[in-house]
Amino acid sequence: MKLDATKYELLNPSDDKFLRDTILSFILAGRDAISSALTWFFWILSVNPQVVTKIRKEINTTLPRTSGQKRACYDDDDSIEFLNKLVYLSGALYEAMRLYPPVPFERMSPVKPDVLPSGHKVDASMKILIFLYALGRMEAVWGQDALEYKPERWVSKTGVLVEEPSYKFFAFFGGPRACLGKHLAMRVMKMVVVEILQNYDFKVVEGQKIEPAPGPILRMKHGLRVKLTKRYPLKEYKVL
Ligand code: HEM
Repeated sequence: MKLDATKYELLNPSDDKFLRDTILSFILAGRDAISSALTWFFWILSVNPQVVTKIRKEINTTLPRTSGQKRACYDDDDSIEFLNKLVYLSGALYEAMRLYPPVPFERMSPVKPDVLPSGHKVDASMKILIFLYALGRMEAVWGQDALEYKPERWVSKTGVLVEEPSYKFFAFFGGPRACLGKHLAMRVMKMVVVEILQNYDFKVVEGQKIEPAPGPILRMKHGLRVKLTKRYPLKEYKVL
């Protein structure tokens, strides 16, 4: 990995702890948040099969697949462009994270006494909890259909992805401490979804209890068991 250490030098660190902690936070943030997002996403897809059909249609019209075609490696400009064109899939992922934000709450403290837009006075000693899970479900913010899963709300009339302000769609947080990995996370999740939906049919194993586990990451308490079935005979693939 090529690392630009110019700014790191400015911090004049006495040891490499800062760099170690930063790399660790990247690994943890990437792994845990993405796995939470994808687990809820695939569960939502299982109860919204019409969304799966639309995602597959978008993938196939954006990058039609023919028998024996080379599989994407996702390491070139064409692949990145292909992922960027998947507007409906982006909306479907955003919509899942609106209802099931991988980081379900945040804690903040004001640096000095302040007044919130709601009129509440806050002291510097106060800790303010922000419930992203509740925010994503508020009718006042998202409209009367706030509890419904509708990827379409993220697609404009002209077919462009609606980028809601970060303080409204809070899953990646907002302001100077917002998630640094948002675009990487979206890209990784789209790659995973494309590969799974193109190659497999999936069915959630029946009789499971689906409930969130309270914690800093919104995990599924009992995990999610699914059954995958290959969609095409193996001989149709040329795996690189
Ligand atoms: C679905 C995936 C992800 C979600 C929902 C997510 C969400 C968030 C949220 C809510 C925060 C603010 C946390 C806080 O301040 O308490 C955050 C911070 C951060 N995220 Fe992510 N994240 C995701 C993936 C990633 C990935 C893949 C990376 C990098 C590889 C990453 C790197 C970071 C870093 C470095 C911060 C700290 C930023 C700072 O404090 O200045 N995240 N993320």
